[in-house]
Amino acid sequence: MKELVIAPSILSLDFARVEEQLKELNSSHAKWLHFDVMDGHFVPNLTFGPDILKGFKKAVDMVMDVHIMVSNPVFFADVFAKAGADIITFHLEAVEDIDACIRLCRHIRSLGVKVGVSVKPKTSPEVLLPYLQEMDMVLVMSVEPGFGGQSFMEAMLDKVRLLRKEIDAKGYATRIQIDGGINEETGKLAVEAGCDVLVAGSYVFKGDIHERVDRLLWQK
Ligand SMILES: O=C(CO)[C@@H](O)[C@H](O)COP(=O)(O)O
Repeated sequence: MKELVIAPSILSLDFARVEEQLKELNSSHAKWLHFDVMDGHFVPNLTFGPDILKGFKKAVDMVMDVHIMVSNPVFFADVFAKAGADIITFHLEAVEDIDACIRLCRHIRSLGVKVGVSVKPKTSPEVLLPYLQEMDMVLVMSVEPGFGGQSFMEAMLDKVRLLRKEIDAKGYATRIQIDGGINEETGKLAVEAGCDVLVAGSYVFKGDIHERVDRLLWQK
């Protein structure tokens, strides 16, 4: 398993205090910044465009982890790769089938960007198992995508265990990320199940950023 990474989700950032909060994030132990991109169609919410990513990239020295919750992932992947994303995660449910999923993984890698594939709570990741070497990350959603502040779905940890078993058995470098309802307690359960990237929105931003990131990082 790789070193644990904390990826604060900017969905919960206080946009009246952007500069201050970005400075705090940049000097915290969080190495990644998680961008929730929503199109108002794949999910019932609308968020950030590429210019926000470009601006934030100038303000922080962090990995730009872009999660596109969109119905047209090919279009958004190109736009966010051009804007400077380091990793782009799209939804399995947004592509036609597993062949289209693998084609998009290869396309994103061909742009020099790492790729992740995400599954919503009702989707099994089983179809991904034979293709994990095509992905740098699998994102297990532990809430229905769309909004921050929801409760963690503990049943999603079975998906994490399944993925961890396969990744370790094959010796792949694929990371497992979890997103939704992560706090000290749920983060610990997720790490024990095999996650190596924790996305956290409300938990990080509704307290002291440095302290909250450290609590997630060192709760093992
Ligand atoms: O992608 C999403 C929601 O769709 C998440 O990234 C949330 O932003 C996480 O927020 P919390 O559940 O941690 O508040």
